[in-house]
Amino acid sequence: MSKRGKFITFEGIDGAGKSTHIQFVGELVKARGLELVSSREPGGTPLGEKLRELWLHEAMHVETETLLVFASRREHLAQVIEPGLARGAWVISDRFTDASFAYQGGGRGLSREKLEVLAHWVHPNLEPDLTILFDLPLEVARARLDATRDLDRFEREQADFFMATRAEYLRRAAEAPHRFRVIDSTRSIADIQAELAHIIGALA
Ligand SMILES: Nc1ncnc2c1ncn2[C@@H]1O[C@H](COP(=O)(O)OP(=O)(O)OP(=O)(O)O)[C@@H](O)[C@H]1O
Ligand SMILES: Cc1cn([C@H]2C[C@H](O)[C@@H](COP(=O)(O)O)O2)c(=O)[nH]c1=O
Repeated sequence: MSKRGKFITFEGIDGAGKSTHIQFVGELVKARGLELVSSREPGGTPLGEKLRELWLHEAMHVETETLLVFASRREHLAQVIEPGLARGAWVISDRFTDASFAYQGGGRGLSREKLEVLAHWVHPNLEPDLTILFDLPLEVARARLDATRDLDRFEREQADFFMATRAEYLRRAAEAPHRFRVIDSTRSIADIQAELAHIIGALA
């Protein structure tokens, strides 16, 4: 029987640099001769990708938003994450449950208790082995996003939403230092990649 794989999640406010670095980390994993599964939330399955379209573009109540992302997550766990880990793959997900605590909890003000209930329901025995939090001031993230693309309904949120989202991410990182690594994302891509190589190299 193969050794269970590792579950690595990427987090941060919009424009923090997750997508820029996910492929680099994937290459590091493959260079170790391991199977790589690279995925994202919301999404990662055919159903999840349909939910993602609604999620990014339809206005909805915060609890509807939260339940939809946990529904997408349940499917993602069943179809992608759990089978991948069981066969020994390293699974990298662009966002997971920390995003719900940061965005729906910190940003939108949904109670932590409700989020805990959903997290315990949907993945009672699973937390990431490693969570890489790309952290940077809102103004820097915003300037990077504005330079690149049309914004979705989250990316169009106001400054106070993102300040609260970032603060909740940092609070969670401080609460779980055993799995979080906080990356100062204001640095150059090369500097960040050097740090990521060190972090992934240390993951046994
Ligand atoms: N360290 C960096 N220095 C300068 N620019 C960067 C850096 N990292 C990323 N960028 C640029 O910032 C923009 C946003 O980066 P990226 O798409 O990786 O962010 P993201 O966290 O995936 O955002 P989202 O969550 O909204 O998808 C891109 O144009 C990217 O090239
Ligand atoms: C998983 C998850 C995501 N979100 C938000 C965060 C982003 O604004 C979008 C996803 O788009 P990305 O640019 O591809 O990261 O959804 C959220 O609010 N809550 C969540 O649980």
